[in-house]
Amino acid sequence: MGYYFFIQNFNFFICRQSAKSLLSIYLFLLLLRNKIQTMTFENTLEFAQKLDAQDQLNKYQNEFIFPKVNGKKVIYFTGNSLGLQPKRTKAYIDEVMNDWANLAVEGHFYSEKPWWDYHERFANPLSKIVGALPSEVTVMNTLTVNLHLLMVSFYRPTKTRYKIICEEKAFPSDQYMFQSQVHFHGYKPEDAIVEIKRREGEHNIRLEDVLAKIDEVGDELALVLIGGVNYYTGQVFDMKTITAAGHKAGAKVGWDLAHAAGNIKLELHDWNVDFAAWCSYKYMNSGPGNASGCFIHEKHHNNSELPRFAGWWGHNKERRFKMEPKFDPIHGADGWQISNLPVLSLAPYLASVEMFDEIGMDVLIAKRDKITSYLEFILQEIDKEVDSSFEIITPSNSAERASQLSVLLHGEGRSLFDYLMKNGVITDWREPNVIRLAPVPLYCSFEDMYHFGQILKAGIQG
Ligand SMILES: Cc1ncc(COP(=O)(O)O)c(C=O)c1O
Ligand SMILES: Nc1c(O)cccc1C(=O)C[C@H](N)C(=O)O
Repeated sequence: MGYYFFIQNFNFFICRQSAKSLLSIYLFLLLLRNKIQTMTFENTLEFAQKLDAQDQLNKYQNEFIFPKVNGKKVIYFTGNSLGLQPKRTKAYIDEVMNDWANLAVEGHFYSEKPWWDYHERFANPLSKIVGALPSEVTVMNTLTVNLHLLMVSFYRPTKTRYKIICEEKAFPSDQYMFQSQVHFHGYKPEDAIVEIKRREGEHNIRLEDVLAKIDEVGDELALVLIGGVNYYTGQVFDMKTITAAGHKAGAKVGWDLAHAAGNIKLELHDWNVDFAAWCSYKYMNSGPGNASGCFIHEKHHNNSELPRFAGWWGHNKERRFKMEPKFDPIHGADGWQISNLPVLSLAPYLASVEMFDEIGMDVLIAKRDKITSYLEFILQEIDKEVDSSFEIITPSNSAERASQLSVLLHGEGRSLFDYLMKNGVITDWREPNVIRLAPVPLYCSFEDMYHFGQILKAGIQG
């Protein structure tokens, strides 16, 4: 932290110097930074505790409920699959339960937080999390359902322009979605779905290959739809550049942000993204299978030509209860709503977005980078100590990764994963042999990283 602060102030000072000396000083500082980063980390309990003492998010650990193994709270690395339960969530659910008990149907309009417009409380905090205007975000349904609904509006294939570009080994739900969408429109998946491949021997997809593929498909390209953060490797895509390239080819561009929302800095409005959707149960800690969020760029809000599947919750809210026959959509992302909302599901999601709003993405991201680098360092140290054979397949470059390191096990395999689970380290296993570790900045500590290293070492040494 102290180091980053120093760099920022130093930049301010040197902006008055000549360009040449500025460049050489900057290069020197970059070299120094790499040296300091590797030199500053130590694989000791005292050092990890020192980092925790400096961490302004440290107190948030106490805001979460951790499962226990052998009476000890677990080291939780699977916030990229299901985030932990925030203690404050229960009060949000109880509030709805009490209003339901005390007011029954009257709760729609007369509870403390009326249910009929409960979702509107998300617009401000959620728009800050994803870098949008408040009118560009809404909450509804679940992730794959929303991506389908958004494809109704934004995948409009024609005889000549019908192809979808996605990443190789996209999350399976996305693959099934693409296949069913192209079938629905009368095309063949093997023709209409174009995957961007990894190069032989490489674990991640190169930006240049994404751009080349967009260029190659060119006039046939209807839609680019990629996971902003790949679920398997944790690779973060350059959404701004890819979105611009998709538009240049005449296509629409959408993003599956399941592993991105609440994890990385998003600027969906400024990047000119057409649409996006995410789930709230991973980094946003809203509970199993819970509601999704959607982004629809403002430029599409007044396009009456855009098809959509409609329902009464997307209808002009002043006139909704007049029960008129003609659909008059709300201008903005709320116009894509269909059903009245499951308020009991939204309650934990609201607890979560309010917590994010309290903290802010910048603070979260600063800790995320530090704790992910510390975990990487610990893994490298253990690798040296035990001479094992595992490999971090997540990009090492900080612009291309966030809160996940995926570790490819060349030797130990599933028995190591089982050992970790038995010893209170919750990770997940993804076939054929990857363990994913997400040191979520809200509730993971540097001390957790140290203890994890020790448990890992014992597990490998047998
Ligand atoms: C990248 C990605 N897309 C889609 C999904 C599916 O989400 P849901 O089951 O909420 O539709 C997930 C996670 O389950 C995911 O990680
Ligand atoms: N939602 C899940 C579930 O109900 C069971 C098991 C896993 C999940 C997940 O969300 C998995 C997650 N999308 C992944 O990245 O693998």
